[in-house]
Amino acid sequence: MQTVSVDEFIRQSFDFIIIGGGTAGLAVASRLAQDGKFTVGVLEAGGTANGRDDVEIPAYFGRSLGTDVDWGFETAPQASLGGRKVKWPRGKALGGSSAINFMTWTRASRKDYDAWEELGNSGWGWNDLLPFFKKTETFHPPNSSLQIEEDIRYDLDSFGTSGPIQISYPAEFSPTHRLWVKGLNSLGVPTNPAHVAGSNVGVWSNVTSVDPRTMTRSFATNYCSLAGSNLYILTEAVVQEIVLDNSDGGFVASGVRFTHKGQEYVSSAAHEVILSAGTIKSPQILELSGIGSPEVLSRAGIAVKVDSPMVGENLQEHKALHYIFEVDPEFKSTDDLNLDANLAAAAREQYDRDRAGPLASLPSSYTYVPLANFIPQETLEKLYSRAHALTGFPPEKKALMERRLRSRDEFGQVEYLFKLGVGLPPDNSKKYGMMFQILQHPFSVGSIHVQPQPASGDDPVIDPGHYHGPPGEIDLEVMLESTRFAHTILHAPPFNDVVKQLLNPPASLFEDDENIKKWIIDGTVIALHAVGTCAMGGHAGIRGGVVDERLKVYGVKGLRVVDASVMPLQISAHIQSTVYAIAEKAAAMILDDVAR
Ligand SMILES: Cc1cc2nc3c(=O)[nH]c(=O)nc-3n(C[C@H](O)[C@H](O)[C@H](O)COP(=O)(O)OP(=O)(O)OC[C@H]3O[C@@H](n4cnc5c(N)ncnc54)[C@H](O)[C@@H]3O)c2cc1C
Repeated sequence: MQTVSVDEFIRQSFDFIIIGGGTAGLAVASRLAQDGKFTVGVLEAGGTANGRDDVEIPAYFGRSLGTDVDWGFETAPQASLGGRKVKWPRGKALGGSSAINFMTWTRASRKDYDAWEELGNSGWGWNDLLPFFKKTETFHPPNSSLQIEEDIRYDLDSFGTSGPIQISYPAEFSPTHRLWVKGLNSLGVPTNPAHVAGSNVGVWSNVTSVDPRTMTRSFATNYCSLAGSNLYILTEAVVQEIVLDNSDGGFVASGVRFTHKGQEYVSSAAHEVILSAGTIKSPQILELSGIGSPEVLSRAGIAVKVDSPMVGENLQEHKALHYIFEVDPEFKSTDDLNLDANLAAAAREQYDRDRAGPLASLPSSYTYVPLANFIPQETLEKLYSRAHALTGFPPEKKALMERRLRSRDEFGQVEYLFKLGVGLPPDNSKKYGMMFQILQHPFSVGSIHVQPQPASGDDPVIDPGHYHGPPGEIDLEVMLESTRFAHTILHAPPFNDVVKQLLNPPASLFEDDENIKKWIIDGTVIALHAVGTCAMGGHAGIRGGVVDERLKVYGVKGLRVVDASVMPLQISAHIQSTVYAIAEKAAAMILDDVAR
């Protein structure tokens, strides 16, 4: 992957300029440049992350957080979390968040995508998206002995076979994985034999975005090899504003203003500017360019060019909790390496030599469970009536959210994920494990906007509204019920052979609902899957979103948004494969539109 100097970049005339060389940005840029017809420029705020151990080595996931490849955002104080701020890491490098994410590769349930279409975003249902999911990936099936040993089940036809992102099952599994699967089965959660084929419900061995040939992270920079010398990438280039020209009483995006090492530049695009700065920065860049709610813009002293009230609204994020427990010491985990320098050195040697061993592996014990599996009917009925009574949501969207809540088997509305090792063990003589609980379909909705007094480079104000108001009370109630089920999972035979003792929360907490709620409020973090701040508006148009179904920004010509922010409703999955599919579909639409 080649980057260019700023002089070379500004000398070029571009057909397309992409703001943000992240997950979607590099995918859409490379596809547009692929057949050599167009000159494509990418402006990325960060540098290059390829080749770094903390990026490439699977088991080092998480180590790059807080370094120069992480924007290191945090939320505004959250009233419903006792005034706590929540950390929101996000990738700042070529590859964006795909360079720092945890490499889980899942798809949501068919109905999650069909809901986008039902909102009036034609062409975004499961059947339309499936070819784009496949176009992204090359699936490497597990070898037959591993498949039999670990009872790995999948539907080969649902995977892609020639895309730039290499995906695979881990080559090694801990014996705890089989116990996890059996434990969930014993609670009535079936093994899902086709977990990327349209239903996430059940328990399975998970796929990861790891290239099994090199045992390294496979991420968005892989896309760049599709393009030739007509793809120009400039790093350390921070876009400040989209240049909007007046034309026939409207606005056309003609280029971007950016800074590079303190110097300001402008570059133009003959066809389109494509905004791929992610859910947090894309709305901010629109607002800095004068596209947004007049109220927000005037508070920030920005002249309104396009009155677009939903810019930065509709923020939806998966809320998460983690349980920490002592495990049977016979099970090996990455904590062993953190505690013993000799073991760590041996593991590194094995990885460098054979591309195998503990550094080559990632957690793979996942399950998505429908609420109806564990919440008593009477409680469910109360939740349904609370959802029905909610106000403030557009009726069409609310009806869909209610339907998803009521669904008994189309989605696992809560995800649990098990992993051995906790990073920093509280007591080095013992071994620990962790289970994450992630709420998939949040009712709480928040916003991301420019600072009221914006200065260049300022972080936007992130206010996810965790557990805020009546929608947040529903989320809290579902989290409470899910916490009880988490307790049940941890005690389900034979998985209970793994778990020796619950540490956080302590077992005594489960005796009192109010204590559990307090623990939830104190412990809620995010699953790093923010979406929705430049959503597709569907039937509601500019009153319901920021872009139309072809991802064109309402009220401006020559400008699209292509990244996680366009999802109108949160989905029940880790979202990277969906972001790539969005980028693939966007590239196909853009090429179609330009050819007309
Ligand atoms: C720590 C972490 C772990 C995650 N784990 C998983 C996982 O295991 N599985 C999964 O499916 N999903 C995971 N996700 C989510 C997933 O990776 C992201 O949702 C997805 O990568 C977002 O893609 P995007 O294109 O919308 O944005 P990004 O990939 O974040 O790209 C945005 C790009 O724009 C650049 N940019 C922003 N502002 C500017 C500007 N002003 N000028 C120039 N460039 C700019 C950024 O630097 C970045 O490179 C994780 C996310 C994080 C942060």
